[in-house]
Amino acid sequence: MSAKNLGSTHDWGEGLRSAKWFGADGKTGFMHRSWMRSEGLPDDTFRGRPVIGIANSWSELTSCNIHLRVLAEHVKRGIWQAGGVPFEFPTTSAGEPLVRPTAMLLRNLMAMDLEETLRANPLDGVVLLAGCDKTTPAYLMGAASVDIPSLLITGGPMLNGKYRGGDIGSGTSVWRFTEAYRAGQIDEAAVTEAEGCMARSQGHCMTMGTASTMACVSEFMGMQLPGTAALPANDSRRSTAAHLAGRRIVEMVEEDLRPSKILTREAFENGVRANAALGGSTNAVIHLLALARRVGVELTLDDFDTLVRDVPVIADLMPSGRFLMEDFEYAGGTAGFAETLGDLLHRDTLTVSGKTFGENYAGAEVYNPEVIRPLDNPVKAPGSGIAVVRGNLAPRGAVVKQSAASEELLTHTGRALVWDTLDAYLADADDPELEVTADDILVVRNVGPRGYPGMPEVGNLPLPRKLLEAGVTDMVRISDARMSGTSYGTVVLHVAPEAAAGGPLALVRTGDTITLDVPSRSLHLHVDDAELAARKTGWVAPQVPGSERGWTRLYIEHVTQADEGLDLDFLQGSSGAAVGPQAF
Ligand SMILES: CC[C@@](C)(O)[C@@H](O)C(=O)O
Repeated sequence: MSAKNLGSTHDWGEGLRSAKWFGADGKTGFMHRSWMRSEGLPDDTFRGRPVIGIANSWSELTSCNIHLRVLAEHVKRGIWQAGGVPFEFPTTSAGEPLVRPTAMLLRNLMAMDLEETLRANPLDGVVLLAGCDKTTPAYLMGAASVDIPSLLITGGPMLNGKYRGGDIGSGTSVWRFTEAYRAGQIDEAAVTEAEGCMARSQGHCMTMGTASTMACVSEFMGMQLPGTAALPANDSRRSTAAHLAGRRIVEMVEEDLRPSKILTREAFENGVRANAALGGSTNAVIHLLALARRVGVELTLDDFDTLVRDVPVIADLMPSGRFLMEDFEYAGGTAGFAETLGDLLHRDTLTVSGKTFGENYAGAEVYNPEVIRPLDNPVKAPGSGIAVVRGNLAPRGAVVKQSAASEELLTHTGRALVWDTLDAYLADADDPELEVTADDILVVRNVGPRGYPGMPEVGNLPLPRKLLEAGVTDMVRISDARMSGTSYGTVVLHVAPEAAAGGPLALVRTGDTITLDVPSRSLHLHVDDAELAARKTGWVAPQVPGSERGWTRLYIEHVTQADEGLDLDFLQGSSGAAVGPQAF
């Protein structure tokens, strides 16, 4: 398609979406072209060159993404070099450590922001710059619902935390330091010192938390260039990767290589199985379930259990292991890891490099088998990944991260101690008079998608102080919340339906007996159906703070449950890139 322009003939680029803008006739074309000249672009800039957006989630409020502002410059160099035209644009961002009540409340807003910006503008392709937990899935979801050629670059992990001669890791060491402080084992000065030692460079968490999990998993699903997800943020090879990504996206436009061609069922199976082998975050369950529904791929909660029964944990990384992302990268990184898994992953899936998964990693080596373990010497045996438990307490399922739990608590019967809110639990947790033993089961509810709202990462409830002081390090905890990818403990998460939606979790009472039996995948409340039905008659949905108006109201009215990925019901699916002509 070549649009003839007012009084002249130019080739605006066969099939380029942007040509509908810049190749348009009459005043429409004049308007679109002329205003771009104010950015100093010569008149022939848009003739046949792919126009590439650079979606940037940098923000000084998202500390883990702040360096993306500079990384975008490297992407631009590659785009110009390959004959494209780059346009960088900001979107909503969401930094896990700061955003309240939880960054999860903004993931869908960010995805919607990106989707609408992509569709509304003359873009033939997009490079997605993300990093912190929610920013990566948000961008993949938004791009999937427009389906123009899209290439993700995550910002890379921080350098290892260094504290008094040893390594400390984001999140994981926070829980250790704060529990040690609450148990009176260390003083305030030590905690303050650790705060400075943990986050000592640009980049996202360098444990196998949610950010590193989503970075690696999105690479293994084909949306990032091979061998890039684990490159430290400050490593110049990441700048080179950004430059190469700029070049590659221009080729992807010419090849019409769109997310729908890459995010297939097999790609999701690779993501789910790679997550298990990484000892990755339970939050990947929520994000991949949501992403699958954007591209129309069948993916269920049970897949995260049944698909990983033969997959061992081979990445020896915190919280399930000992090392951090720098160690992982220098041990061989995502390439060495992928090659080690061999046929446990689909090797014929297409990726943004234009090559298949297998071609991307063929011959990659592992330089430190302590960190990236061989299959015959795993960190955790096959089947120690995510377990999906069901029963009368969680009819639509709940998840347990076995690789981060205490073996002896995976089968446990105990007395339930129940709190309706997180604040109520936290107020009691430090009470020396709290009547609790290590065999009890802590239940906190109304911390789910609607209840909190936003399903915060609070499922790894801090243990009661008196038990901590007695040396207790783990006990069974149940909630309709999420947990940090960097957390550990025998924690039952994502109980669905959530309490605030009237799920059975809303009906549990202190003193009831609960049995968690992970080997047989069951979570049972020893209360009969008649009694539960009687309790339900008295149940009233909790009043959720801020639900009267605004985004929070829209969110609560449309958010789906944990076994569907917490997307908004009207955002699921894709509407493609078509957009009406601009009416001047
Ligand atoms: C505080 C933020 C973390 C570390 O919990 C989150 O990034 C995660 O990995 O889930």
